[in-house]
Amino acid sequence: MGSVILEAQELTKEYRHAIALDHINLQIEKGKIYGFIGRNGAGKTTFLRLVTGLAFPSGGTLALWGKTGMAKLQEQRKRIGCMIETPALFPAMTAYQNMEVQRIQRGIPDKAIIDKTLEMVGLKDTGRKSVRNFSLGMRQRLGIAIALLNTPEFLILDEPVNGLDPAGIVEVRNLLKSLNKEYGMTILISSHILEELYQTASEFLLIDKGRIIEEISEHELNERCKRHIAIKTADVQKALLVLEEKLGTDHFMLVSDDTIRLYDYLNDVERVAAVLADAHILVTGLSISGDTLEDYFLGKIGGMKYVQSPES
Ligand SMILES: Nc1ncnc2c1ncn2[C@@H]1O[C@H](COP(=O)(O)OP(=O)(O)OP(=O)(O)O)[C@@H](O)[C@H]1O
Repeated sequence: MGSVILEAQELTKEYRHAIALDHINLQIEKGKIYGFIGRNGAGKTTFLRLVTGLAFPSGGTLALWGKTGMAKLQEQRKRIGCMIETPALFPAMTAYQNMEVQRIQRGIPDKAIIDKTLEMVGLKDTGRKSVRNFSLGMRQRLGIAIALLNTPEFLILDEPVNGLDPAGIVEVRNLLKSLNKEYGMTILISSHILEELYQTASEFLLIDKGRIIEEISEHELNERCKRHIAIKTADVQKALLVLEEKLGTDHFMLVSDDTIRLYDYLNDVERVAAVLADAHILVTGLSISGDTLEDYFLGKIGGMKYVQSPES
């Protein structure tokens, strides 16, 4: 396991009429890109606000780089860059001028950091162009540049691709990937759309009604969503043997007491049915399934769009 830079234990935030975060437990490891996924109102922003010190927890503990307690957390937060609300940009100013305002406001002495950061986000050559003439993607990259002014090790972005067109999404995605690859920056990005983050993040934290309902890696997510033949039978052990011996495959997974996922023979379901029948195995369901990412996510949170697959 890599080194843990953030750890939440039973972290809770209650408002007068709502529990925004309900005993959250999670860890963020150095050098990874995390997608924080949840519907509107799930608690994403609240969590990010607690991490960045914009709000205080009602219970539980938060540790940053192993440090806890108000004063130590505040010290560690200097190592974090964040863009939680859309950054207030001055439209009549250039990218450089906007950065200069932020640099002064935040008391960062090193002027050279502006050019360096604008270069990192690909805005160094925007010269005298004022922000009002920037595309949304460029504005968002400028917002990220502002979050990078303190050369953070950990970057937190709340819905950074909200409202962007596909080209803008690609711009931001490429930027985040290069920050991660070239500078080893750990990144936490929130979104309500899993598909959108899928190509950026390598780890996914699913949150619903203030609770973490799943932590899943990109690899596991791919496995779960992969197209397969779902075989439902009370006699799974015998069926597994038959698949191995008669079809010569071990590309399957037992997903429950009575369901097997077979990742081979997708174009020859009849053959699968025939060998199972020959072995006198009673099959109660045989179908090709595979979730889209969004189906998978909605399935986890019990969304309306989700159509339950036969095996679940
Ligand atoms: N300042 C507040 N006072 C009272 N309730 C709040 C406050 N901030 C958030 N909440 C409530 O806490 C819950 C979680 O909200 P939060 O903004 O964290 O969700 P979210 O996942 O970020 O959603 P969105 O994508 O819409 O911002 C919601 O029910 C929200 O109404």
